Amino acid sequence: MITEEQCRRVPKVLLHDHLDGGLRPSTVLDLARETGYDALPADDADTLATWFATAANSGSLETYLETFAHTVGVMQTTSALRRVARECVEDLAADGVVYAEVRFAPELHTERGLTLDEVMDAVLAGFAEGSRDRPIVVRCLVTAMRHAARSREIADLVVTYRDRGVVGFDIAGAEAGFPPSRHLAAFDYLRGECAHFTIHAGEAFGLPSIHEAIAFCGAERLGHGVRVMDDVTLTEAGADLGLVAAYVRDKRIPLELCPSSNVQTGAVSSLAEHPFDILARLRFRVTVNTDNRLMSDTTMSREFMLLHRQFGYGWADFQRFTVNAMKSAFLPFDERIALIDDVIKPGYAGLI
Ligand SMILES: O=c1[nH]cnc2c1ncn2[C@@H]1O[C@H](CO)[C@@H](O)[C@H]1O
Ligand SMILES: [Zn+2]
Repeated sequence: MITEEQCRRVPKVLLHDHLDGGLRPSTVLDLARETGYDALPADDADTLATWFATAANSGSLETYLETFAHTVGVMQTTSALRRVARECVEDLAADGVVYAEVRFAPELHTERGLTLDEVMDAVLAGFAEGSRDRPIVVRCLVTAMRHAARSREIADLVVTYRDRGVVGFDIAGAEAGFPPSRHLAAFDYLRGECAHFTIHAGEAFGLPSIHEAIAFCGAERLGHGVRVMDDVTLTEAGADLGLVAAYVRDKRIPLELCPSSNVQTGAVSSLAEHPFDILARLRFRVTVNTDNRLMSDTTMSREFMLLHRQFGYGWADFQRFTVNAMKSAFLPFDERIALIDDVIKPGYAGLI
């Protein structure tokens, strides 16, 4: 029997976590007060936490995303951005996360006149502050919103800030109607610059989105990618993989699976129905992620615990998922290996 406290103590790697989806409820309240944001749906931390979790639990990605109006709404000043970024690292470190890539969309934080550079500098300063003297390495992914038309400009930030903690690019937001190929200019540019990117695909829309993301755009990882299952037929003998699913597995394309979020947005109907275990058994490169800790009322340890209860995973499985994630990180190879050998493996050694 594994406990959540034990899950907290083992080293974990987080590749898919949104900065604006992980605020502490009390911080949302403080920042609303400080910045004069007056549209919050609650005025105490517990009610607000419940509101986020309930409203996000909608069965639709579009409705789920509406809740971000309130977090983005209070993240419009440099001090707010810096505080949210610092607290994000503090919370991840306290949860036993040893490496995290945290993403956010700079274009959403310019409503009150901040420039994209001011937004970047504030968030990166917050990450640096939070990481100081804590056993965690944090890097940043810059996200462009898929319904907007600024991805090429946002991609510039990835290159400009690559030596200051930014390791990659992503597109997020409503998926249906906004295929990855709309942002081809950004992806072409980034490939030319030898920069890394992941794409949210195969969450609210199926295989065509995954196909475009990897075959046309060149995504190195898939944000969720859970609907790759649409291309897997289970048989008596095992499974038949279609072209796309086979390509994802053959190329070892990491799936940034987010179990709780996937249930909330209706990407899967329940945790029991989540294909995590099937994909893991078929040896896809599965990783465990939080997506939005506030909206899903979750942490990495809680996601581990949920998977343990649902699928019976033990420490050897969790080490494998963690090493999968570390291998898939956009950090330089030597730093990935060092974290695997010096931090992750020793952290599980006594347990397996
Ligand atoms: O699971 C998701 N799928 C698609 N978009 C998302 C998801 N979670 C968050 N965002 C979107 O990404 C933006 C930048 O962090 C958030 O503001 C939200 O609109
Ligand atoms: Zn996401």
